[in-house]
Amino acid sequence: MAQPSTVSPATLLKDELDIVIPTIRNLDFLEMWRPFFQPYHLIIVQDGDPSKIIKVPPGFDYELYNRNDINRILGPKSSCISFKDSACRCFGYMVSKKKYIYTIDDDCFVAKDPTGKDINALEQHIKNLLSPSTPFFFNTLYDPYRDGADFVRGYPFSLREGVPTAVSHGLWLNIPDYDAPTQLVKPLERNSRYVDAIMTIPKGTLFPMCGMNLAFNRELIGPAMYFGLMGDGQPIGRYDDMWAGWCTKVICDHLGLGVKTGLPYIWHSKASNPFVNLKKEYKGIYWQEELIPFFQSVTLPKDCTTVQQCYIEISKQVKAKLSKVDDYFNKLADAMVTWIEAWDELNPSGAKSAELSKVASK
Ligand SMILES: O=c1ccn([C@@H]2O[C@H](COP(=O)(O)OP(=O)(O)O[C@H]3O[C@@H](CO)[C@H](O)[C@H]3O)[C@@H](O)[C@H]2O)c(=O)[nH]1
Ligand SMILES: [Mn+2]
Repeated sequence: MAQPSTVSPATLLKDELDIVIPTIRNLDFLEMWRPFFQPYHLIIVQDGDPSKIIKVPPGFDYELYNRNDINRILGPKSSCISFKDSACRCFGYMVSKKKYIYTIDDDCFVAKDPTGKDINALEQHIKNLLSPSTPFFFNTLYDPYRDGADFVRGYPFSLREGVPTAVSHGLWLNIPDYDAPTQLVKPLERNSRYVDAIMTIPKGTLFPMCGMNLAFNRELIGPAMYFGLMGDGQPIGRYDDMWAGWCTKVICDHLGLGVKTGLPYIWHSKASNPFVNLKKEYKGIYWQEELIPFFQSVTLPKDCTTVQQCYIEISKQVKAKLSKVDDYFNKLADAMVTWIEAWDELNPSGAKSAELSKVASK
């Protein structure tokens, strides 16, 4: 029988989780999250003009980094952190020292469940991350570790232990995460469909990971959560989370880690401008037709036993196979290497354990 998820209040992980928020706005949205977020530490990554003052409501414990800080901390390696795109958020993952990250956009508010109760999104993410995933065999009753659910008849007993969950991908009520063409043809579409489900994305299946409402185990998968080169000075924007999701999923599959999607919902309030988005996404919409088959074909050698090793291997394959799509992918492959170097510099203990596991696997 699956163990019911007995995770008690979200504040359990208070000292083990940082909330990362990329922003170009004021952070008034935090007021609504106060009952849930106030016990936690926030890492705010201020994008755009560093001289702009970002107002954080009183009472929150936070550190804030603007572009000058990023340049000062990373020096020449700061070139791997994007500017003028929500991709800048991954700098927050790198400077965090915690085991878990929750990242949320500043136009996302507390959603209500069908009974009208406020949804504590963070608590649900924590439950997702602390219970196993089932990537090797699909459970038709969705997440078997939830209260009131279990493995269905015919589910192999040998697989019922599951694997550690690395990523919890939450969804959105109100404004869905659509690309610009879909936004343009359905400007009034709003998501009001609350689906009370969490499922593991099967091994070998890629998915479009959205960074709006996302949690992950930084110790298990942190170095793969690079949001790429996007925005200012780049031929593409708004594919930051997609890129991270494809790399992450391939690595999770290789390392035997799980990715869950479904609950929790947040309320996404603002539709970004679809015409502006179209300009940013234009190349990505073409390129994704080649990028997805590329990621579907990536194989990682057995001796890649750490996230860093897997990530460097993917960067080599990006260079070898995607540079024919556009020279941008040469630059991106180099930035992937820089990201890992910067990650290891700021997280020397993680780099050390990666080294040790390399030695152990020889
Ligand atoms: O140049 C920028 C633009 C925005 N941000 C911050 O990033 C998040 C998301 O921005 P926004 O709400 O304007 O955009 P959406 O289209 O709704 O977001 C979706 O697109 C993503 C991919 O890029 C994103 O994560 C998706 O969820 C806000 O917090 C902005 O303040 C920024 O830092 N720099
Ligand atoms: Mn938004």
